[in-house]
Amino acid sequence: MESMTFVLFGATGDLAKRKIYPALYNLYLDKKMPSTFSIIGVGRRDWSDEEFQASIEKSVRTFSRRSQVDAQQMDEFVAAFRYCAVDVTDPQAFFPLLETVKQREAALQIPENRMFYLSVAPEFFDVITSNIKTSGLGTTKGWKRLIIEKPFGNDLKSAQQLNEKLSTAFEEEEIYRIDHYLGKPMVQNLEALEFANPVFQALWNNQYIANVQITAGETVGVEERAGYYDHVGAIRDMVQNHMLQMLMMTAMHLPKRITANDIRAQKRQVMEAVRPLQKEEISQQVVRGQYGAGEILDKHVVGYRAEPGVQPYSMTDTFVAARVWIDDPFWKGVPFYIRTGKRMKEKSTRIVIEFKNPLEQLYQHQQEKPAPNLLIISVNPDEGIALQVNSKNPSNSGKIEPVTVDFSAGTKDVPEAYELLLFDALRGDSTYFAHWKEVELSWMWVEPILEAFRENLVPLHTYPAGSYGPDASEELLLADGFQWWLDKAPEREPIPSHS
Ligand SMILES: NC(=O)C1=CN([C@@H]2O[C@H](COP(=O)(O)OP(=O)(O)OC[C@H]3O[C@@H](n4cnc5c(N)ncnc54)[C@H](OP(=O)(O)O)[C@@H]3O)[C@@H](O)[C@H]2O)C=CC1
Ligand SMILES: O=C1O[C@H](COP(=O)(O)O)[C@@H](O)[C@H](O)[C@H]1O
Repeated sequence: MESMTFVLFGATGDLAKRKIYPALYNLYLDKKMPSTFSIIGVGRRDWSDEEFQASIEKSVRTFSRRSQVDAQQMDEFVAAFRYCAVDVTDPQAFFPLLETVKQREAALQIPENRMFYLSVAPEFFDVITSNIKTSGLGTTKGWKRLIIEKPFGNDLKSAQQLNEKLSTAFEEEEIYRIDHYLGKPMVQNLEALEFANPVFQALWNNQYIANVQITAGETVGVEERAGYYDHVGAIRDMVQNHMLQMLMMTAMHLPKRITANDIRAQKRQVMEAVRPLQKEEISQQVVRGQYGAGEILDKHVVGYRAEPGVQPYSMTDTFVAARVWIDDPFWKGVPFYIRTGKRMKEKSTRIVIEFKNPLEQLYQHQQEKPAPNLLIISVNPDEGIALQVNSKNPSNSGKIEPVTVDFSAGTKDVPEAYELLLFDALRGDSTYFAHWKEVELSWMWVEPILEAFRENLVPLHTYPAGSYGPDASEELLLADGFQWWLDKAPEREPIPSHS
């Protein structure tokens, strides 16, 4: 891996502390950083290099997945960091920053390979890239790359405008748009599951699959982020990016070659085939919810509107479920259901593939029909793959019952999303970053939903905190003869049969 300079805008912020420094440290320990590197942190506050280095050590000790910290390795790691106080809205302030970068490049005798990471509020994305360009910071004899955090725009138009601005300073191949769900090991593993296993490869289509269910449930509420969340809701915060990225990763088909460009082209094809929604029919395809008061892990929690910083009559969605159709030859007729919400019963991100069940008729003499085969991909917090199959139970008069063959990895010490993503960006692999076309197509699909929510064409259901969302989310699947699998709900309606 080539030596480089990493310029981190937002170096004193929350994301840097909780995710970026621990990820860089773990890469360093695993010898996945270049042999020589320089990291320049940028923030507004007036810190010395020593104060900055002390804050990095503290954040690694607090947030790293590795609890043991070797003092000597830590000293060597933090020695690579320097701090530069810059108000990013001031173009003049970029010249001293350029000087610092150059001095370090000269002192370490490293080439002008520069990675810029924008870990700042989105209102600064534009001005920073423009100042990188005009100051000469982005004029290098080596490579330059830009890592950019979410959110990428607030709607289609603002995303397009942002992209246009970025592309005046960086080429598309130089831009790495972070979607941390693409850094989750099991989401990355979808590619191997589908492409490296002929068994699944053969089944991955509408001949064998009845429906696909993608859930990202959280037990946390809005926490201290009302200022941001009350303007975006689950539809922008989770659906436009993470949920649609998981859908693309699940539905994509084997490319001719396994390269970043080919994989991203496959994902784009999926998104291009997603059936656009008409505003008038959105209430039939999309469920909107907001949490009320309830119990989470035996603790009473307040409803969304009573959370600090939330508008008293807020109509913000904290839950969204949707039925998505992909009109291509592989998936025609297979509903993909997506569902995400805050203050749900459990923290669980999973993808469940329900296979068709043509043998149902054979077992008509049994009171209960055999359950469908399910492929369960657990993304978070546990990671693993499980297959639900039917088997005779000798202790129950040979009755056919579902059993689960479990290949779960549990919660073993696996690299975090930010480690995997930063490592990829450092070596110039953009496979697991969102391409502009994916982002644009996602916004295009979401746009009529935003309008329908704004115009109140979709009812806002209140659901109790600690539940699986509003009943309307269950009804969305029941209408097609399906149910959400694996919910720990106490009672369920009998499963209607479907062919
Ligand atoms: N925190 C998280 O868990 C997540 C964050 N993100 C995204 O990451 C980005 C950063 O978020 P987060 O770390 O939480 O934000 P914070 O508010 O914690 O940090 C903001 C950073 O920006 C710096 N900053 C603000 N204004 C200026 C300015 N005019 N000039 C220079 N620096 C400035 C601050 O420096 P100083 O304090 O010194 O003024 C600080 O380092 C956002 O885009 C967010 O959406 C994405 C996913 C999760
Ligand atoms: O991007 C976001 O993701 C988190 C959920 O991430 P996870 O890795 O814990 O599943 C979500 O809480 C947050 O609102 C959103 O901005």
